[in-house]
Amino acid sequence: MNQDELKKAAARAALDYVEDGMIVGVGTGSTVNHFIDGLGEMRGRIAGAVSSSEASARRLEAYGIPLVELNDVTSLQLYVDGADEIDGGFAMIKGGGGALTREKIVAAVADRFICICDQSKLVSCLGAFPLPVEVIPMARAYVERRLARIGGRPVLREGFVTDNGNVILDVHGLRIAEPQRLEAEINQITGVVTNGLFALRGADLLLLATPSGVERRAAARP
Ligand SMILES: O=C(CO)[C@H](O)[C@H](O)COP(=O)(O)O
Repeated sequence: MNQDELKKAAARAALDYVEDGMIVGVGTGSTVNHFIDGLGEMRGRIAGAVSSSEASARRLEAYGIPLVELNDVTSLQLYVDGADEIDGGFAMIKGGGGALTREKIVAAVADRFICICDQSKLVSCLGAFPLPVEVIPMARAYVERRLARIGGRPVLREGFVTDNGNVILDVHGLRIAEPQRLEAEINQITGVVTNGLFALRGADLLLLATPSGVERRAAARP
């Protein structure tokens, strides 16, 4: 099985958790695209979707799935999204697609976060994948200096603007031993909108696709 087939297997497994009449929180990326394709086949059974990006919204719309504004719901049972890296404690690096801020907002509202991944995303220590940080454009140089002070090497994602009109700094060279602490520390820097560490609110369930099948691993925490 190639990587895309594994991504598709993880995404299809997540459909088991979608219930009739549900409003589903939907992430962003190539793995989630397979999930959206599956939702398309269930069209009419779900009430709608809250999207974490313009790209996912367009794909959902193409299937005729009603888009629901996050501000119009008081709760969200389920959020399904991929990750760039996930560790054994289900902390993640996300934002390879640049949608980290909206992803984090939808994930914050959701009762349950299901992470869908192929096996290459599971790591023992986060940080080989550069950590995306969304930054207000006028603060870019200041934030770069602050990120360098904590040991990272920030690189501007050239030619990329987020759905919120901001820039992304991809921070190389971090070996993230304490993801919750680093997530909070980076978010304290003035001008940072948010960073791609999802540790304070990690995943609740990991659907990890391997060549021998999709493993379903629940988070150890309550
Ligand atoms: O965080 C994300 C987008 O902002 C994605 O979940 C992450 O980049 C994984 O993407 P893919 O499923 O294409 O490997």
